[in-house]
Amino acid sequence: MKVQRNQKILRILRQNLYQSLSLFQYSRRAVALVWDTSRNLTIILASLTLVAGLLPAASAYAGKLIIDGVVLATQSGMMSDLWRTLGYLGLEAIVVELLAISKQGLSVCQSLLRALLGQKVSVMILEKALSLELIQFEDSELYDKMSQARRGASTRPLSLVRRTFELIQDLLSLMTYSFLLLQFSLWTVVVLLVASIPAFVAETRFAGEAFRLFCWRTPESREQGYLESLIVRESSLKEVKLYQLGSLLLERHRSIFERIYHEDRNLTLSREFWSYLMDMLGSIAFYAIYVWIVVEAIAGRISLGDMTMYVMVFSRGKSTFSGFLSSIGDMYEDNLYLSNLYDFLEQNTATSSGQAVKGLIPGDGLRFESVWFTYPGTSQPALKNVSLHLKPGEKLAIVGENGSGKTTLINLLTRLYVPDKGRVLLDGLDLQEWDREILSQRIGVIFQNFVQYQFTVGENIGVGDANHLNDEPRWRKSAEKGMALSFIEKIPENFHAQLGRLFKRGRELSLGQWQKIALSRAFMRENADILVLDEPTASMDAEAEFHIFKHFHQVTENRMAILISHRFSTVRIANRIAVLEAGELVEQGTHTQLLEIGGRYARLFSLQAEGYN
Ligand SMILES: Nc1ncnc2c1ncn2[C@@H]1O[C@H](COP(=O)(O)OP(=O)(O)OP(=O)(O)O)[C@@H](O)[C@H]1O
Repeated sequence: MKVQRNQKILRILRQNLYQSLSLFQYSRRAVALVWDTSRNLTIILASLTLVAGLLPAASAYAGKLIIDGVVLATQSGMMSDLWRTLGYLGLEAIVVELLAISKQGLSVCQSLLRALLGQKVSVMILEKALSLELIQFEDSELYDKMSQARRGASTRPLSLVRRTFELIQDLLSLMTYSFLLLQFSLWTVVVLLVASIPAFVAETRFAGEAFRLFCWRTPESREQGYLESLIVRESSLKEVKLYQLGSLLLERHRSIFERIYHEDRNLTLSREFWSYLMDMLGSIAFYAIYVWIVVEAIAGRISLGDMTMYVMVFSRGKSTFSGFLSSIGDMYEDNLYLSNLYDFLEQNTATSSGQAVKGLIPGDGLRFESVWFTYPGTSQPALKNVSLHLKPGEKLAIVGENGSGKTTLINLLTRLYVPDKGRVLLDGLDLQEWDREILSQRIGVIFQNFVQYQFTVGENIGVGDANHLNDEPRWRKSAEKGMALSFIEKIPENFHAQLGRLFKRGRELSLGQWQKIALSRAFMRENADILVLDEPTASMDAEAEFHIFKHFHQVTENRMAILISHRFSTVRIANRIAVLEAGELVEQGTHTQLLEIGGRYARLFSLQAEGYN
């Protein structure tokens, strides 16, 4: 019965210890990461750590030599003993100075590595984010992992470096202390190790708990971050003030904090309680050995110098040991952070890009073949069995109520998403098989929610083709086609004016002016033979819109154009109009044909016409 119980206790202890140790599996990667960041700094850091770890024991030993020397010199009264003792003193002074230098050096190396490592990890995360498919961002778990990785990017790797080396330093000191203590008794070392195990297990467990809390809370932290941005960002502040939402948002922010704080407080209290208990256990063991040393010295079995050294080694050992434990706890958290970081970095990039640079049937244009698509996490398909054919040079307009699937069609055409069923073909070849770069060069697009970059005017147009980001003549040509040139020329620094308020001397544009910039952006890709315009003129004044559509065929030349608009005056310039309803293509034809059918389009058209009367 007793044997069984002992075996059970041993098993639990083993499991706990194994669990704690297994969580250090990322330490190797951490060291590799530091090594990759800067080999020289890592070598210097490792050498200084070695020196700083070994010197404390050396200084304790020098202390012993000094005391024994003093005792001997007072007894013998010889000058040679006095000089030898003074020599030991000089030795100790050198050791202490070396220790100070190595600590200073360590701090310099850590600061430099910290900066380099923070930057490296941030770039790794951002590069990975760029390689992910848009659809992967709809997975909230992945999004949370990325947020956690980003949140810790500037602090975690930094503390990881510091703590890893502190740990090694403490370990070295403890080993050298143990070596000195071994001369007294093996038992002192055994007690030191055994007394440390419960504290080690408790420390790693609580650190694990803290990290799990940190992971669970990512959605809450994200919500808090969002609420903060609503209050401080200029774009939302206006509405927040007018609707007097400030106190409501602040209250939400506060209630999230209170929930988090409650959990934190409980964890902190139990963590501190247990670590105090474990620390006390260590203290009892330490003091038992302390008593033993004193008794041995009084009995004359060890010298006064030995006693001083052992006592000093013990007291330093005790504080080093506490430092060692807290480093383990913190390092454990850093390692867990790293495990999360690598989880994110090793995420599969969903679809592989094809290699094709031309289609199977050049000049076939664009085809949707029985395309179905449902957004992840939703049950209703956004597109149902859509088939369309757009020949080179043709202009297609897509109309339909809000939520009927127009933008989704564009998302599939631009390969931001992949159809669940059916295919989208360009020149007879599935978009998946096209080389991504070649495909994107063939499509110029203005999204409904285009980005207002806080760059210069020219760059805001230039981003339409990153290969010509700073190509001023091309900015000008594109701006002319997008109807932006006339207002840009009225701005004092015209194409070089900074936009947005984030930077000094940045100017703000009106929504219609921004839209003209976005439209010009779509014209940057001179080789693009597909032009996608999602609500391109929604915010433009009547004159600008009139001019754009008057010259529409001219500026789109022999390109295919897909135009999404709720304005029927705009839509009628297209060769063909497709009507979407709840994800289905219900009608197709020219403006006149669709009016003659007297179906959905005709009804919407007459409704809008009535509205203008
Ligand atoms: N990222 C998304 N995740 C889940 N569902 C989405 C997403 N984007 C759109 N939807 C849903 O898909 C359907 C089609 O949306 P889509 O944006 O294509 O409509 P739309 O015709 O462009 O509308 P609007 O005229 O308002 O721009 C809608 O029911 C919408 O709620």
